[in-house]
Amino acid sequence: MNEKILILDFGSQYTQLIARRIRELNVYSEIVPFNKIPELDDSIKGIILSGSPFSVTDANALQTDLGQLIGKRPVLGICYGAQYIAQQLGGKVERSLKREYGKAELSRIYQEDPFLQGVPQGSQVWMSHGDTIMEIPEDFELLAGTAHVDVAAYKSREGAFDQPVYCIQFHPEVTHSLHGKEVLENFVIGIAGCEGSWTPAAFVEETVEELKAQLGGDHVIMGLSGGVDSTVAASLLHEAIGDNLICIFVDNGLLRKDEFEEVLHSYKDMGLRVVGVDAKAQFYRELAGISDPEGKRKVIGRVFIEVFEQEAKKLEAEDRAIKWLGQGTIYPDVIESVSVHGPSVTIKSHHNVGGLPEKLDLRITEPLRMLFKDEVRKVGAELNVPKNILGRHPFPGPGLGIRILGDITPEKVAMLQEADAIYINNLRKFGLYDQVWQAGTILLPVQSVGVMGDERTYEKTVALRAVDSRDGMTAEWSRLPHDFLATVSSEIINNVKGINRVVYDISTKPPSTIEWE
Ligand SMILES: Nc1ncnc2c1ncn2[C@@H]1O[C@H](COP(=O)(O)OP(=O)(O)OP(=O)(O)O)[C@@H](O)[C@H]1O
Ligand SMILES: O=c1[nH]c(=O)c2[nH+]cn([C@@H]3O[C@H](COP(=O)(O)O)[C@@H](O)[C@H]3O)c2[nH]1
Ligand SMILES: NC(=O)CC[C@H](N)C(=O)O
Ligand SMILES: [Mg+2]
Repeated sequence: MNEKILILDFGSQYTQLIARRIRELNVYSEIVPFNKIPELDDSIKGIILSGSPFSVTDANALQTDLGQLIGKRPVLGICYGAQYIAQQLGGKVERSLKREYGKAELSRIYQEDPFLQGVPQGSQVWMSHGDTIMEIPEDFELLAGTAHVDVAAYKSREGAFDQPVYCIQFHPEVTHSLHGKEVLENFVIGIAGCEGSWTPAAFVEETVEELKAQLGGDHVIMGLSGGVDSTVAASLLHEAIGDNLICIFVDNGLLRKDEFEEVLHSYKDMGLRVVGVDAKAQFYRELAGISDPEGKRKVIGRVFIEVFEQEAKKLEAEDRAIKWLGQGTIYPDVIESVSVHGPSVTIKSHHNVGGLPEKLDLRITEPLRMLFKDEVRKVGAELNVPKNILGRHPFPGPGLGIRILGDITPEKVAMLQEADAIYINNLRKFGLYDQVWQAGTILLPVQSVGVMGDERTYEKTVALRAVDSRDGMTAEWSRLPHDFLATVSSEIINNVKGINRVVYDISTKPPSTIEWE
């Protein structure tokens, strides 16, 4: 990595967004906790201090050592970052009555500056603060204000430090700041001097070299799910070490209809060496009679590990010592685990093959751990991963197991697979698949009365779920057209034996969740 911007995270809800906006300028950016400043090597061209839910006036406000930053690299303070710099260097910040939340205008741009190049008088910015910078420190000068606050932007005077310091009260990272992108670009490219050469192609080239150096002639195994993350991670590894990568794709009997064959086929076309394991019977056996959602999740997680162990042993028996486990971990997973916010309660135990390393004594390699999902898709496209895999909706590891409420039987799985295939195929047919973030069908443990061909039926119900979301953390139910729902409903009821009722789930997350279990 020859250039990057470091972002100190003070816990703002927008920190990830700052990183993303900078990466959109083709500059790599990395988030670290506010107090974990790494050694400033040559690759770090500039440093940004994020916003925060804390107030600098709080006794327990988050503190960092500005001495390690200011003068060493160009610094940009955003919101809390700007308030913190003001307060630490001798200015004044107060809890004030002048709260600003929402849109404001930079109606007072006091002077021209490269930092505000391309930002017109009156430019709309997004504010979110209850504290106000009342006085800026000596050695600093004002750049802009709004109707409500005098200090919306300020900077260090020429020569005050070896490197410039810029501070803004508004949030350039949100799209409501109409010239936010220009502001960030002015800082990152103009002031910090980044070139903007970080592209998917450059990422692939660099990562492949790193993986070669890291893995040498070692063998790596990796679980493939047919999902975006594991597939793109596998392609990168394959590019680096070829057939020393051995992928394992498990049919847990809880995949979508025909998914196992179709995905295996795509993998063969990609040249990946994939061991397809039919573990349906093992999963069904272990799941028999279990209805509790967490109980099912735990069993599925455990059996995944057992299947992996069996396969790893077989490979070892063929005299191929496996040293590494590849994983498709992506940046949001990493950020969550080092977040400023404490651990939250467990809503659901998300299955991952993460239990593996301790047991198998493998080292972990995660080539995508610094990328966001959309970046993963771009890297995948660069590596010629087929479109049908890159555009896939997320699908949970426990699969249909958590979409069959109550106990799991092969018959219920078959019934749900049929209904689900009708739903998903119609989403494609109606051109709606790419418009929803995730969709799936849930088999309910409810029977109701119907009438078919003059005969009474007493059969099961499926629920259709479709959501719009950015990252799965929050979700809105998709407003699918009624005509589409009508088609799906009648196709399912007419074709899937055992189902006589279809309902549509209109719950948002929170307070509901996306999956029903
Ligand atoms: N059927 C499976 N066979 C082998 N490994 C699996 C299977 N299902 C899940 N895994 C492993 O569990 C990991 C986590 O699954 P998860 O669904 O979070 O990610 P993904 O499938 O790679 O991507 P996406 O979020 O797009 O679905 C996968 O990366 C993969 O290593
Ligand atoms: O790999 C996974 N293993 C799991 O155990 C798991 N549980 C939920 N999900 C997916 O996570 C997102 C949020 O789901 P929930 O709102 O139901 O928690 C949605 O996209 C869910 O499909 C999982 N993914
Ligand atoms: N968005 C922020 O960084 C807010 C900073 C501080 N909590 C305030 O209310 O002013
Ligand atoms: Mg998946």
